[in-house]
Amino acid sequence: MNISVLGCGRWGTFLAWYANKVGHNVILWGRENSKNYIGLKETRKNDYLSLPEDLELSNSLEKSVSFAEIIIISISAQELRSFANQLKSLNGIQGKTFILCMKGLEATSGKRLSQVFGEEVGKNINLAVWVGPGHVQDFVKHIPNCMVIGSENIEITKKIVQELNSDLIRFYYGQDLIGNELGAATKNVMGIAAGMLDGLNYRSLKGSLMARGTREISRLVRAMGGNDITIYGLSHLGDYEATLFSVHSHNRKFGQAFVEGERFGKLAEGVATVKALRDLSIQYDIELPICNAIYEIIFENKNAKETLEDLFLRPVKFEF
Ligand SMILES: NC(=O)C1=CN([C@@H]2O[C@H](COP(=O)(O)OP(=O)(O)OC[C@H]3O[C@@H](n4cnc5c(N)ncnc54)[C@H](O)[C@@H]3O)[C@@H](O)[C@H]2O)C=CC1
Ligand SMILES: O=C(CO)COP(=O)(O)O
Repeated sequence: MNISVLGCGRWGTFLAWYANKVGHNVILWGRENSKNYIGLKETRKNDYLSLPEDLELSNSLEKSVSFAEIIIISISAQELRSFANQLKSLNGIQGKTFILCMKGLEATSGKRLSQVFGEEVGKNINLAVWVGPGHVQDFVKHIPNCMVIGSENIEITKKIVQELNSDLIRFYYGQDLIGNELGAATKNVMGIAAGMLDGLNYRSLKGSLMARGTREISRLVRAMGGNDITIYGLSHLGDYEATLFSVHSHNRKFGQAFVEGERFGKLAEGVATVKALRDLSIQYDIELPICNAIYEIIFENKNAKETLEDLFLRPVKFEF
Protein backbone atom coordinates (compact mmCIF):
# COMPACT_ATOMS: atom_id res chain seq x y z
CA MET A 1 0.00 0.00 0.00
CA ASN A 2 1.12 3.61 -0.56
CA ILE A 3 1.47 5.56 2.66
CA SER A 4 2.59 9.15 3.20
CA VAL A 5 3.74 10.59 6.48
CA LEU A 6 3.35 14.36 6.87
CA GLY A 7 5.79 15.83 9.38
CA CYS A 8 9.42 14.77 9.63
CA GLY A 9 10.26 15.44 13.25
CA ARG A 10 11.19 12.81 15.83
CA TRP A 11 7.94 10.84 15.58
CA GLY A 12 6.96 11.42 11.95
CA THR A 13 10.34 10.15 10.74
CA PHE A 14 9.96 7.04 12.87
CA LEU A 15 6.44 6.43 11.52
CA ALA A 16 7.74 6.57 7.95
CA TRP A 17 10.62 4.22 8.85
CA TYR A 18 8.11 1.85 10.44
CA ALA A 19 5.61 1.91 7.57
CA ASN A 20 8.48 1.12 5.18
CA LYS A 21 9.73 -1.65 7.47
CA VAL A 22 6.35 -3.40 7.45
CA GLY A 23 6.34 -3.44 3.65
CA HIS A 24 4.63 -0.28 2.38
CA ASN A 25 5.71 2.25 -0.24
CA VAL A 26 6.37 5.40 1.74
CA ILE A 27 6.81 9.12 1.16
CA LEU A 28 7.95 11.23 4.11
CA TRP A 29 6.97 14.87 3.70
CA GLY A 30 8.50 17.91 5.41
CA ARG A 31 8.42 21.65 4.89
CA GLU A 32 11.12 22.75 2.50
CA ASN A 33 12.65 25.18 5.01
CA SER A 34 12.33 23.06 8.14
CA LYS A 35 15.53 22.12 9.91
CA ASN A 36 14.44 18.49 10.13
CA TYR A 37 13.67 18.26 6.42
CA ILE A 38 16.93 19.91 5.37
CA GLY A 39 18.93 17.60 7.67
CA LEU A 40 17.19 14.48 6.33
CA LYS A 41 17.62 15.62 2.75
CA GLU A 42 21.34 16.17 3.25
CA THR A 43 22.23 13.09 5.29
CA ARG A 44 19.14 10.79 5.20
CA LYS A 45 19.44 10.44 8.94
CA ASN A 46 18.50 12.28 12.13
CA ASP A 47 19.45 11.86 15.79
CA TYR A 48 17.46 8.63 15.99
CA LEU A 49 17.59 6.65 12.74
CA SER A 50 18.71 6.37 9.12
CA LEU A 51 16.17 6.34 6.33
CA PRO A 52 16.18 3.24 4.13
CA GLU A 53 17.06 3.89 0.47
CA ASP A 54 13.63 3.06 -0.89
CA LEU A 55 11.86 5.62 1.35
CA GLU A 56 11.15 8.79 -0.60
CA LEU A 57 11.55 12.23 0.94
CA SER A 58 9.44 15.03 -0.49
CA ASN A 59 8.57 18.64 0.20
CA SER A 60 5.57 18.55 -2.14
CA LEU A 61 2.39 18.30 -0.12
CA GLU A 62 0.33 17.81 -3.26
CA LYS A 63 2.42 14.86 -4.43
CA SER A 64 2.55 13.26 -0.96
CA VAL A 65 -1.21 13.44 -0.58
CA SER A 66 -2.13 12.24 -4.07
CA PHE A 67 0.35 9.30 -3.81
CA ALA A 68 -1.14 7.70 -0.71
CA GLU A 69 -4.21 5.78 0.40
CA ILE A 70 -3.25 6.26 4.03
CA ILE A 71 -1.88 9.63 5.16
CA ILE A 72 -0.30 9.81 8.60
CA ILE A 73 0.11 13.22 10.23
CA SER A 74 2.59 13.94 13.02
CA ILE A 75 3.31 17.61 13.59
CA SER A 76 2.90 19.68 16.75
CA ALA A 77 -0.72 19.49 17.91
CA GLN A 78 -1.24 23.26 18.08
CA GLU A 79 -0.38 23.52 14.37
CA LEU A 80 -2.98 20.99 13.26
CA ARG A 81 -5.83 23.41 12.51
CA SER A 82 -3.83 25.60 10.17
CA PHE A 83 -2.19 22.55 8.57
CA ALA A 84 -5.60 20.92 8.02
CA ASN A 85 -6.72 24.12 6.37
CA GLN A 86 -3.80 23.83 3.97
CA LEU A 87 -4.69 20.20 3.20
CA LYS A 88 -8.32 21.07 2.56
CA SER A 89 -7.36 23.17 -0.44
CA LEU A 90 -5.61 20.23 -2.16
CA ASN A 91 -7.39 18.20 -4.82
CA GLY A 92 -8.22 14.57 -4.21
CA ILE A 93 -8.21 14.27 -0.43
CA GLN A 94 -11.78 12.95 -0.43
CA GLY A 95 -12.04 9.28 0.43
CA LYS A 96 -8.51 9.05 1.82
CA THR A 97 -7.71 7.72 5.26
CA PHE A 98 -5.94 10.12 7.62
CA ILE A 99 -4.29 8.94 10.84
CA LEU A 100 -3.42 11.53 13.46
CA CYS A 101 -0.28 10.56 15.40
CA MET A 102 -0.15 13.42 17.84
CA LYS A 103 -0.95 13.88 21.50
CA GLY A 104 -2.61 17.12 22.47
CA LEU A 105 -5.75 19.18 22.84
CA GLU A 106 -6.23 22.51 21.11
CA ALA A 107 -5.18 25.02 23.76
CA THR A 108 -7.62 27.72 22.71
CA SER A 109 -10.74 25.53 22.49
CA GLY A 110 -10.08 22.32 24.47
CA LYS A 111 -11.05 20.36 21.36
CA ARG A 112 -9.69 16.93 20.55
CA LEU A 113 -7.46 16.71 17.48
CA SER A 114 -9.94 14.60 15.49
CA GLN A 115 -12.54 17.32 16.13
CA VAL A 116 -10.13 20.02 14.98
CA PHE A 117 -9.20 18.07 11.85
CA GLY A 118 -12.81 17.13 11.06
CA GLU A 119 -13.94 20.75 11.39
CA GLU A 120 -11.36 21.93 8.89
CA VAL A 121 -11.24 19.11 6.39
CA GLY A 122 -14.88 18.03 6.40
CA LYS A 123 -16.55 14.68 6.51
CA ASN A 124 -15.59 13.01 3.23
CA ILE A 125 -12.49 11.38 4.63
CA ASN A 126 -11.75 8.51 7.00
CA LEU A 127 -10.13 9.62 10.21
CA ALA A 128 -8.32 7.65 12.92
CA VAL A 129 -5.85 8.23 15.72
CA TRP A 130 -2.75 6.16 16.58
CA VAL A 131 -1.55 6.64 20.16
CA GLY A 132 0.02 4.72 23.03
CA PRO A 133 3.50 4.10 24.39
CA GLY A 134 6.57 4.10 22.22
CA HIS A 135 9.89 5.83 21.80
CA VAL A 136 11.83 5.72 18.58
CA GLN A 137 15.01 5.01 20.57
CA ASP A 138 13.49 1.70 21.73
CA PHE A 139 11.84 0.67 18.46
CA VAL A 140 15.02 1.06 16.43
CA LYS A 141 16.64 -1.35 18.89
CA HIS A 142 13.82 -3.81 18.10
CA ILE A 143 12.24 -3.43 21.52
CA PRO A 144 8.52 -3.99 20.85
CA ASN A 145 5.53 -2.20 22.33
CA CYS A 146 1.72 -2.19 22.26
CA MET A 147 -0.25 0.73 20.84
CA VAL A 148 -3.85 1.58 20.01
CA ILE A 149 -5.61 2.75 16.85
CA GLY A 150 -9.10 4.16 17.14
CA SER A 151 -11.71 5.81 14.97
CA GLU A 152 -15.46 6.19 14.84
CA ASN A 153 -15.66 3.37 12.29
CA ILE A 154 -14.48 -0.06 13.42
CA GLU A 155 -14.02 -1.23 9.82
CA ILE A 156 -11.53 1.61 9.24
CA THR A 157 -9.78 0.81 12.52
CA LYS A 158 -9.48 -2.86 11.56
CA LYS A 159 -8.20 -2.08 8.06
CA ILE A 160 -5.46 0.21 9.42
CA VAL A 161 -4.42 -2.28 12.07
CA GLN A 162 -4.26 -5.04 9.46
CA GLU A 163 -1.87 -2.91 7.37
CA LEU A 164 0.36 -1.80 10.25
CA ASN A 165 0.44 -4.59 12.84
CA SER A 166 3.81 -6.35 13.23
CA ASP A 167 6.01 -8.11 15.75
CA LEU A 168 7.44 -4.68 16.65
CA ILE A 169 4.12 -2.98 17.36
CA ARG A 170 1.12 -4.97 18.54
CA PHE A 171 -1.99 -2.86 17.99
CA TYR A 172 -5.29 -2.98 19.82
CA TYR A 173 -8.57 -1.71 18.39
CA GLY A 174 -9.57 1.47 20.22
CA GLN A 175 -13.18 1.44 21.43
CA ASP A 176 -13.51 5.00 22.69
CA LEU A 177 -12.15 7.82 20.54
CA ILE A 178 -12.89 10.47 23.19
CA GLY A 179 -11.07 8.51 25.89
CA ASN A 180 -8.14 7.61 23.64
CA GLU A 181 -7.56 11.19 22.53
CA LEU A 182 -8.02 12.71 25.97
CA GLY A 183 -5.91 9.96 27.48
CA ALA A 184 -3.04 10.48 25.04
CA ALA A 185 -3.05 14.25 25.47
CA THR A 186 -3.27 14.25 29.25
CA LYS A 187 -0.55 11.67 29.87
CA ASN A 188 1.84 14.41 28.73
CA VAL A 189 0.67 16.64 31.58
CA MET A 190 1.27 13.79 34.03
CA GLY A 191 4.71 13.45 32.40
CA ILE A 192 5.47 17.08 33.20
CA ALA A 193 4.30 16.50 36.78
CA ALA A 194 6.60 13.46 37.01
CA GLY A 195 9.54 15.50 35.73
CA MET A 196 8.82 18.10 38.40
CA LEU A 197 8.85 15.34 41.03
CA ASP A 198 12.21 14.16 39.66
CA GLY A 199 13.58 17.69 39.85
CA LEU A 200 12.34 18.15 43.41
CA ASN A 201 13.74 14.77 44.51
CA TYR A 202 10.23 13.50 45.16
CA ARG A 203 10.53 10.50 42.84
CA SER A 204 8.83 8.19 45.31
CA LEU A 205 5.59 10.10 44.77
CA LYS A 206 5.26 8.85 41.19
CA GLY A 207 3.15 5.86 42.24
CA SER A 208 0.67 8.21 43.88
CA LEU A 209 0.79 10.43 40.80
CA MET A 210 -0.17 7.42 38.68
CA ALA A 211 -3.08 6.50 40.95
CA ARG A 212 -4.45 10.01 41.41
CA GLY A 213 -3.61 11.18 37.88
CA THR A 214 -5.59 8.38 36.24
CA ARG A 215 -8.43 9.05 38.67
CA GLU A 216 -8.78 12.74 37.84
CA ILE A 217 -8.49 12.22 34.08
CA SER A 218 -11.02 9.39 34.14
CA ARG A 219 -13.54 11.81 35.74
CA LEU A 220 -12.98 14.25 32.89
CA VAL A 221 -13.32 11.56 30.22
CA ARG A 222 -16.63 10.45 31.67
CA ALA A 223 -17.91 14.03 31.84
CA MET A 224 -16.93 14.58 28.22
CA GLY A 225 -18.83 11.54 27.01
CA GLY A 226 -16.08 8.91 26.95
CA ASN A 227 -15.63 5.70 28.93
CA ASP A 228 -13.63 6.26 32.12
CA ILE A 229 -12.05 2.79 31.88
CA THR A 230 -10.20 3.84 28.70
CA ILE A 231 -7.83 5.85 30.88
CA TYR A 232 -6.52 2.58 32.32
CA GLY A 233 -5.64 1.39 28.81
CA LEU A 234 -2.75 1.97 26.42
CA SER A 235 -3.45 5.58 25.50
CA HIS A 236 -3.02 6.85 29.07
CA LEU A 237 -1.90 4.54 31.90
CA GLY A 238 -0.14 2.31 29.36
CA ASP A 239 1.92 5.33 28.30
CA TYR A 240 3.02 6.27 31.84
CA GLU A 241 6.23 4.23 31.79
CA ALA A 242 7.26 5.86 28.49
CA THR A 243 6.49 9.29 29.88
CA LEU A 244 6.64 9.42 33.69
CA PHE A 245 9.73 7.24 33.99
CA SER A 246 11.53 7.33 30.66
CA VAL A 247 14.82 9.11 30.07
CA HIS A 248 13.53 9.77 26.55
CA SER A 249 10.33 11.63 27.45
CA HIS A 250 10.30 15.27 26.38
CA ASN A 251 7.43 16.08 28.74
CA ARG A 252 9.18 14.56 31.73
CA LYS A 253 12.38 16.38 30.80
CA PHE A 254 10.48 19.65 30.41
CA GLY A 255 9.04 19.30 33.93
CA GLN A 256 12.40 18.50 35.47
CA ALA A 257 14.14 21.35 33.62
CA PHE A 258 11.37 23.75 34.66
CA VAL A 259 11.78 23.20 38.40
CA GLU A 260 15.55 23.29 38.02
CA GLY A 261 15.28 26.70 36.34
CA GLU A 262 16.54 25.38 33.00
CA ARG A 263 15.03 25.72 29.55
CA PHE A 264 14.00 22.61 27.60
CA GLY A 265 13.96 23.47 23.91
CA LYS A 266 12.11 20.54 22.33
CA LEU A 267 8.38 20.03 21.87
CA ALA A 268 6.61 19.11 25.14
CA GLU A 269 2.95 18.86 24.15
CA GLY A 270 1.69 18.83 27.75
CA VAL A 271 2.46 22.54 28.13
CA ALA A 272 -0.25 23.61 25.67
CA THR A 273 -2.58 20.80 26.74
CA VAL A 274 -2.60 21.92 30.36
CA LYS A 275 -4.06 25.27 29.20
CA ALA A 276 -6.91 23.42 27.52
CA LEU A 277 -7.46 21.34 30.66
CA ARG A 278 -7.77 24.43 32.82
CA ASP A 279 -10.75 25.56 30.70
CA LEU A 280 -12.27 22.08 30.42
CA SER A 281 -12.15 21.69 34.18
CA ILE A 282 -14.27 24.84 34.52
CA GLN A 283 -16.54 24.07 31.57
CA TYR A 284 -17.36 20.53 32.80
CA ASP A 285 -17.16 21.40 36.51
CA ILE A 286 -14.63 18.62 37.13
CA GLU A 287 -11.88 19.00 39.70
CA LEU A 288 -8.45 18.40 38.14
CA PRO A 289 -6.14 19.18 41.08
CA ILE A 290 -2.92 17.83 39.58
CA CYS A 291 -3.47 19.46 36.17
CA ASN A 292 -4.41 22.75 37.83
CA ALA A 293 -1.28 22.64 39.97
CA ILE A 294 0.86 22.15 36.84
CA TYR A 295 -0.95 25.04 35.14
CA GLU A 296 -0.30 27.34 38.11
CA ILE A 297 3.37 26.39 38.29
CA ILE A 298 3.98 26.92 34.56
CA PHE A 299 1.72 29.87 33.80
CA GLU A 300 1.17 31.64 37.11
CA ASN A 301 4.70 31.45 38.45
CA LYS A 302 3.65 29.53 41.55
CA ASN A 303 6.43 27.84 43.45
CA ALA A 304 6.52 24.14 42.49
CA LYS A 305 7.35 22.76 45.94
CA GLU A 306 4.74 24.88 47.71
CA THR A 307 2.08 24.10 45.12
CA LEU A 308 2.75 20.40 45.58
CA GLU A 309 2.53 20.75 49.35
CA ASP A 310 -0.79 22.57 48.95
CA LEU A 311 -2.19 19.48 47.20
CA PHE A 312 -1.61 17.62 50.46
CA LEU A 313 -3.59 20.16 52.47
CA ARG A 314 -6.82 19.57 50.53
CA PRO A 315 -9.70 18.02 52.53
CA VAL A 316 -9.47 14.26 53.11
CA LYS A 317 -11.84 12.28 50.88
CA PHE A 318 -12.77 8.81 49.65
CA GLU A 319 -10.31 7.26 47.22
CA PHE A 320 -12.90 6.34 44.54
N1 LIG B 1 4.30 7.17 21.04
C1 LIG B 1 3.75 8.16 20.34
O1 LIG B 1 2.60 8.06 19.88
C2 LIG B 1 4.52 9.44 20.17
C3 LIG B 1 3.82 10.54 19.77
N2 LIG B 1 4.46 11.72 19.61
C4 LIG B 1 3.64 12.88 19.21
O2 LIG B 1 4.01 13.26 17.90
C5 LIG B 1 3.83 14.67 17.73
C6 LIG B 1 5.11 15.27 17.16
O3 LIG B 1 6.12 15.14 18.13
P1 LIG B 1 7.66 15.14 17.75
O4 LIG B 1 7.88 14.39 16.48
O5 LIG B 1 8.42 14.79 18.96
O6 LIG B 1 7.88 16.70 17.46
P2 LIG B 1 9.00 17.38 16.58
O7 LIG B 1 9.11 18.79 17.05
O8 LIG B 1 10.23 16.54 16.54
O9 LIG B 1 8.39 17.35 15.12
C7 LIG B 1 7.31 18.15 14.76
C8 LIG B 1 7.42 18.39 13.26
O10 LIG B 1 6.27 19.14 12.87
C9 LIG B 1 6.68 20.10 11.92
N3 LIG B 1 5.70 21.17 11.92
C10 LIG B 1 5.41 22.03 12.93
N4 LIG B 1 4.45 22.87 12.54
C11 LIG B 1 4.12 22.54 11.28
C12 LIG B 1 3.20 23.07 10.35
N5 LIG B 1 2.41 24.11 10.63
N6 LIG B 1 3.11 22.49 9.13
C13 LIG B 1 3.89 21.45 8.83
N7 LIG B 1 4.80 20.90 9.67
C14 LIG B 1 4.91 21.45 10.88
C15 LIG B 1 8.06 20.57 12.41
O11 LIG B 1 8.78 21.14 11.35
C16 LIG B 1 8.64 19.24 12.89
O12 LIG B 1 9.35 18.60 11.84
C17 LIG B 1 3.48 15.22 19.13
O13 LIG B 1 2.10 15.45 19.21
C18 LIG B 1 3.89 14.11 20.07
O14 LIG B 1 3.10 14.07 21.24
C19 LIG B 1 5.79 11.85 19.79
C20 LIG B 1 6.54 10.76 20.16
C21 LIG B 1 5.95 9.46 20.40
O1 LIG C 1 4.33 9.83 23.63
C1 LIG C 1 5.45 9.49 23.87
C2 LIG C 1 5.81 8.15 24.30
O2 LIG C 1 4.78 7.26 24.16
C3 LIG C 1 6.53 10.49 23.82
O3 LIG C 1 6.47 11.24 24.97
P1 LIG C 1 7.25 12.62 25.04
O4 LIG C 1 6.64 13.51 23.99
O5 LIG C 1 7.06 13.09 26.43
O6 LIG C 1 8.69 12.30 24.71
